[in-house]
Amino acid sequence: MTSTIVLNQVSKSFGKKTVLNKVSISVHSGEIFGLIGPSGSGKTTLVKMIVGMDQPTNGEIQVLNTPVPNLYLSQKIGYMAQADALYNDLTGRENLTFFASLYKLNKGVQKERIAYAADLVGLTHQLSKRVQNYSGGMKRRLSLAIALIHDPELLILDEPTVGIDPKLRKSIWEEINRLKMEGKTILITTHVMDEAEKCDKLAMVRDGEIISSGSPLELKNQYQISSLEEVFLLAGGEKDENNRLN
Ligand SMILES: Nc1ncnc2c1ncn2[C@@H]1O[C@H](COP(=O)(O)OP(=O)(O)OP(=O)(O)O)[C@@H](O)[C@H]1O
Repeated sequence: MTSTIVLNQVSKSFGKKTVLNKVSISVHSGEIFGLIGPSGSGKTTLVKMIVGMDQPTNGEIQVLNTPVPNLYLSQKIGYMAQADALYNDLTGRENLTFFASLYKLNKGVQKERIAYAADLVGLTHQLSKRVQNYSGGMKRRLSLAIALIHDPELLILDEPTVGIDPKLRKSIWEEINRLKMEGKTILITTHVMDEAEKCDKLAMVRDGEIISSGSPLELKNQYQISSLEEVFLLAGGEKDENNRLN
């Protein structure tokens, strides 16, 4: 099995504060890999380093067998950040066209991809509106459409379905599964446990360390509990003097 993302002993400090400590992960091609863990545990920091927006203090990251950062990789990665990076004065269509042109898609392909991505996120009939008039959920949906615009091999989604209603969330997950069937790799951070349940593999992040990883079933078995919600609560719980979860 080939690995799309490999992190080897990655640490990150901001000043004196260590935010990630010797994190090693392999995400296989065609896998939906979920990062779960309490707020502030380091998930976004990890994701930003994988995308190449930030650099580790120590350790190495490879994406598609290429050391990060690398300009070539930006063509291969679709990234949906937690904070929307959109042009508010432009319409939805203009935003999509702008990002499509960054990837140098030709006009015909651009049109097809914009239609596909807008349809997927349910924005087809809202594309002529300026983004400043979009709701929070619509902005999230547009950000997801932008992440998908260049048909990336690796999709990295930082809490993608916050503010998105259940019907659309369902269709987005159907699409995530379809992309997986095409062999694409998806890395997702989530606080939503029924989404974590849909991942092939999970890594639980706590205080900048991966404290457990495995399939949802493996995690539940490991903690001998029946729901991922409880696994998540344990991850936020206290550790004893041997660094074990209570
Ligand atoms: N640029 C920065 N400078 C200083 N500290 C930072 C910086 N970016 C993140 N941090 C700190 O790193 C820690 C981890 O933050 P991060 O955003 O990665 O957590 P998270 O698990 O993604 O949280 P959430 O689930 O709330 O998004 C936090 O304590 C945060 O304050």
